[in-house]
Amino acid sequence: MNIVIVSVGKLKEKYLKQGIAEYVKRLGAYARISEVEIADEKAPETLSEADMEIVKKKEGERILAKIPADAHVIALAIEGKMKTSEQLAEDIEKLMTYGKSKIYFVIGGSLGLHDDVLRRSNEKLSFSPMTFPHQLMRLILVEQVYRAFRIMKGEPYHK
Ligand SMILES: C[S@@+](CC[C@H](N)C(=O)[O-])C[C@H]1O[C@@H](n2cnc3c(N)ncnc32)[C@H](O)[C@@H]1O
Repeated sequence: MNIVIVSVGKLKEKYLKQGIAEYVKRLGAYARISEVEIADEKAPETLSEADMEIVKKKEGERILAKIPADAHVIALAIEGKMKTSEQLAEDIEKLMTYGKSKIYFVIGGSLGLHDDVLRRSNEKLSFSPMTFPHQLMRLILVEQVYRAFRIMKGEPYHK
C-alpha cells in the first residue's frame, strides 16, 4: 500500500517535523509512505472573497497535479465525515482488498481546500468540528494512519 500525504505549505516547526518523522518511520513497517508539500500562496488577513478563491484555486491546481488518476483521494475537511480509528482501519483494509494501492490524503492550506479538490476526492474525512492548524493536522493524521495499521494487524496499541 502506498500512502501519500499531500499538504500545502512547508513544515516549519521543529517539534512537528520530529513527531511526523517518528510516525513515518513507524509506518514504514506496514506501508510505503511519502509526503508531498505544495507551495502555498500568500494569504494576508485582508484578502477579499474573490482573492481567497484565487488563492485556493491556485493551490488546488498544484495539489491536483500531484494526484494520479488511479489514486483513492481522502480530503481532510472539517465538514467531512467523522470516523473512529477502528473505522478508518477497516476502510483502509477494504481499499486494500479492492486492489486500491494508492491512498492520497490531502490537507489544505490556511484557507482550506478548493472545491475542485473536494470534487476530485473520493471521501472527505473530518477529525472534529474544530479547526486545526494544517501543520499540526499532518502530525495528527500520520499518527492516526499508523494507529489504523496497528489495529488492522491486531497489534497492541495503547488506548
Ligand atoms: C487551517 S485549516 C483551514 C481552515 C479553513 N477555514 C477551512 O474551513 O477549511 C487547514 C486544513 O487543515 C485541515 N483541517 C483542519 N482542521 C480539520 C479537522 N477538524 N478535520 C479535518 N481536517 C482539518 C483541512 O484540510 C484544512 O483545509
